[in-house]
This record gives sequence, structure tokens and C-alpha cells, in this order.
Amino acid sequence: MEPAAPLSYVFFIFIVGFAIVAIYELRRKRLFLAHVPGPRSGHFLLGNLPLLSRSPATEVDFNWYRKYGGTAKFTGAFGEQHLMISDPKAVQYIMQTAGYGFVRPSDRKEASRLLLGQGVLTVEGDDHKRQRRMLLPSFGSLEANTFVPSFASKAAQMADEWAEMIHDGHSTVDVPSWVARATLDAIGEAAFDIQFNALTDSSMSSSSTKTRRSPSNLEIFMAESLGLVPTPLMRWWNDTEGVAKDLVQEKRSAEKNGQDEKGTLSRGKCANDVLSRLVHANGTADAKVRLGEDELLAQLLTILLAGHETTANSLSWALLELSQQPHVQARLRAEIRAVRLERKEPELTATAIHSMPYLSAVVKEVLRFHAPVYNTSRTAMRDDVIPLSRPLYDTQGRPVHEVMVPKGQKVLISIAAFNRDKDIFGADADRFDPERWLKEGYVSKRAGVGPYSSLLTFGGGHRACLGWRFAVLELSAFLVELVDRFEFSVNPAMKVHRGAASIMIPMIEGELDKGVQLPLHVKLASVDE
Ligand code: HEM
Repeated sequence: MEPAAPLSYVFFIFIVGFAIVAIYELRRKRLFLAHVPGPRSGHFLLGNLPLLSRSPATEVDFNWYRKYGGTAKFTGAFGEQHLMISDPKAVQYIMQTAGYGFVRPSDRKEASRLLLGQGVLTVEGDDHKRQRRMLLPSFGSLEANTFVPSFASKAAQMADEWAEMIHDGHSTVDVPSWVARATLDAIGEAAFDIQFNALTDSSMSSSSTKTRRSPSNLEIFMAESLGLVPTPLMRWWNDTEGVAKDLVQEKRSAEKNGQDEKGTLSRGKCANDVLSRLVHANGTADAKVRLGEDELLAQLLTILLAGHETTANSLSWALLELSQQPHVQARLRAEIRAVRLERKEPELTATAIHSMPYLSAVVKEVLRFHAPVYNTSRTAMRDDVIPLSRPLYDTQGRPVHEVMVPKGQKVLISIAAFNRDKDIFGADADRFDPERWLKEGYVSKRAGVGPYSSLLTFGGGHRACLGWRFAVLELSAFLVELVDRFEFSVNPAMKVHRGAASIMIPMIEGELDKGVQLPLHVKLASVDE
């Protein structure tokens, strides 16, 4: 009888086999993208990832858009080739036409699942369709409109605090730390009818972006290596190792108890807030589509995470832009005051906001120019062909109007670069100018993938942001209250840095270690303006 092969041989054969399969797969994928242009790989192990992770947010996206158009390949960890795409037709195909043919990468989903549970942000396919169908009615325009007075009252509460801080005619306010708390209060009330009282409790700094910073090579390596662990193994790890899961569970129980005290979850009472509406809709839905208790609770954390820092950071960027462009600020203030004077309403309403075209143009331009979610990832579920609006050229200089991608191809959709596309937003797309939205036909409507105008800021297709109407109205309500009362300016010597966290945060050059911050000068706006 032959002696059993020593374990080391088996291990060696396994490693060699694994390496052969991996190299074959890498080469096969490379062939697909042979004619796609892109930068040289940087780091020997991590490719272009250190450049992408450590550059100011959106800088690489804009450089590659200028150099290669809306389609470029780049190198990820272990030599794997990725696509960066902002070409409008390609984005439309990936996010909309291909249905669930392109999904969120499984490693990212598992990380989100740990944090959020099985909410609409983390599930795919039929589960996603079902959850989204249950959620959609709670996020309609009528529903969002009802929250305008509540958004405005949170803004007014913050404005009162700022007014108290003004001495000798002005004050310096670190905008993100305030707006993070005010928008947390706003989403708490609108989504759950919960008073977080973050504005009155300054120790409750809600912004998790405070602790985020640019990752080291080791951190990038760890994140990418995690992606190589098969999904079932990660799931097993999550389910059994469970420390993080316990934490999430604790959160869920706390939320559940809070809601149960009011009888909202258990009785399905239909109050105004998103969660109550959802619970009510769920209670009356067909059993086949109804969300389980875990799924319901997962939506809670999802909405809080998806809907809070995004809006808070947009507001910071909006106030920075207004500080840098006093003429835009003055024109906006004039419109706000004229409409308020004419309507003489005791509180701000959605109808008043809808009768301010310049406000709408400013909000759109801020969301275009400073999209807080500046990119999003997808993985191809099958070999596929992505159509392009603008051709690439093969080695013989022949135009190619589509890109063939293999199953498993990772795609980074650059929301930021899409929002600067000159074919959609005009030759001056790199300039902040709300005026473009007021000129009939200036912004092309052909790129109809996003839910809000021609922007990709809220994603698009079947996974488009559910809370975009809330975000737009919340931003508008805050701007109305703040710009009516204050004049904003900025120290021209201060260089603002577009911080690359998972969302884009304002930071200050020379003080990046302090995390998110944006000190602006604030004084009471003259009443005669
Ligand atoms: C300026 C503010 C906001 C921005 C820029 C933003 C952006 C986005 C983007 C880009 C996506 C799609 C991500 C992808 O396709 O991978 C998304 C999804 C989502 N957003 Fe927002 N969002 C904002 C505010 C909100 C608010 C206020 C809420 C809730 C009240 C919300 C809830 C959601 C949910 C639930 C999803 C997941 C939708 C799905 O997967 O079907 N967002 N958001």
C-alpha cells in the first residue's frame, strides 16, 4: 500500500492549483478589457488603489474622465482589473437596463449587512424588489412635503443657537458639527418620530465621519483580502462570532422597545413618520411580500445611515459654496425674502419652497458639484456587453461602441465624474453655476437614469435613493432658514480639502488629522437687503 501523501504535498498542490486558476482568471478578464484605456498600475500589490483611496475625493475621477473619457480600466489589488465608468449610456445600462445583472459587491454587502442587517441597502434580487415595493409609498412626494415645517423648525432651532454665539457682530461656526446634529434631529423626527435632541446635547456628536481618514496601504490590503474570503464563510463568521451582531441586536432591541412603548411597531398604528407608515403598509400587505420583524428593523438603521450624513455633508458644501460666491448668496436671500413676504405664512411649507426657482437651482448645483456619495460599486453577474455613448478606440484606431465584460467584473461608477459630464451639463460643467439650471435646454435631459433631474447624485435605476425627496426638501428648508437670517463668508486663505471617506467630507488643508470641519464666518444678515 502506498504511504499517504504528506499533508504538506496536498497543501502545495492546493496552492499551485489555486494560483493557476487565479492567473487564468486574471488573464481571461484582462483580454476582455484589452482595448479599454487606463492608467499604469501603481503599487505592485495594490495597483491604483492607494492613489484612489488617498487622493482628495473625486480628484482621480476627474483626471481620468478628462484623460480617458467616461470609461477607463485601472488595477485593483492582486492585479485584478476594474472599470471606472461615468459614460452616461454605460451608467444607464449598468444601473437600470441590466436589472440585477450588476449587483453591489458581495464583500461590501457583507460589511453593510453586519452593520445594518437585511435592509434594502444590502439585499439583492427578489428580496430587494419586495423590500423596495414596501418602502416606496412611505417616501413619496406628498409624504416628504409634510415634513418641511419640521425640517424648518430644526433649522430655526440651530439658527437660534448660532445667533446667541454672535458677539461684536460676527461668529465663527464649525458648520459640520452643527448640521450633523440638526439633521440627525430632523431625520429622527421625520423617519421615526423620535426626538434625538442632538442639537441641545452637544456631547452627542453623531458624525461618524469625524473618525474616518484616508486608509493606509495595510488597511487597503486588509479590506481587499476580506473580499477574497468566500461569502458563505464571511456569513458563518458573522453569525457565529457575533460580537458585532450582538451590538446590532442590542441596537435593534432598543429601537424595538422604544417603538413598542408607543405601540407603533406592534399595533401598526399609522402616524406620519416613515416607519409608522411602513409598519402600517406592512401590516396590511399580502403575506408573501410582507417584511419580517428583522427586515423591518433593518430598514430603521438603513434609513438612519443612508439619510443622515449624506444630507448633513451636502448642507456643509452648500454653505461653503454660498460663502465663496456672495452674489449667489445675495440673490438667494432676495428670493427667499420675497416669497416669504408674499406668502405671509407662519411656517415654511413645501409650496413655498416649490415657488423658489433660484433655490431649486442652487440645491441642484450643490448636489451636482459636491455629490456626497461620489462613487458606487457594482459586480457583473454574467458575461455582458456594456453600451457606450462615446466610443473607445482599439489598437488599430477603430471606434468601439461597447465594452465586453466577464462575469465577476468589478465596476466603479463615478457619480462625481458623471455629474461633470460636458455632454450633459455643458462645456462649463467644471464651474459652480446655478444659472445652468435656469436656462431652458442647457442641461440635457437625455441622461434620465437618476431620479432627480439629470443628476446621478442619488444613484439611479432600480436602486436609486429612496430618500431623495426628503433630502432635497430638507436641504432647501435649512437653506431658507439659514440664508434668510445669516450672511456667510469664509477666510479666503483657508484651503478646503475634499476628504475621501465613504462619503465626501469637508476638511482643512494642514489640519487633516482633525477630520471633518468647516469653519465659516457668520453674521446676522441685514434686514434691508
Ligand atoms: C443628499 C442626501 C443623499 C444622497 C446624496 C444620497 C445618495 C444615495 C445614493 C447614491 C444611493 C444609491 C447607492 C447605490 O446605488 O449604490 C442611495 C441609496 C439609498 N438612499 Fe440615499 N442619499 C441621500 C439621502 C437619503 C435620505 C434622506 C434617505 C432616507 C430618509 C436615503 C435613503 C436611501 C436608501 C434606503 C437607499 C437604498 C436604496 C436601494 O438600495 O434600493 N437617502 N442614496
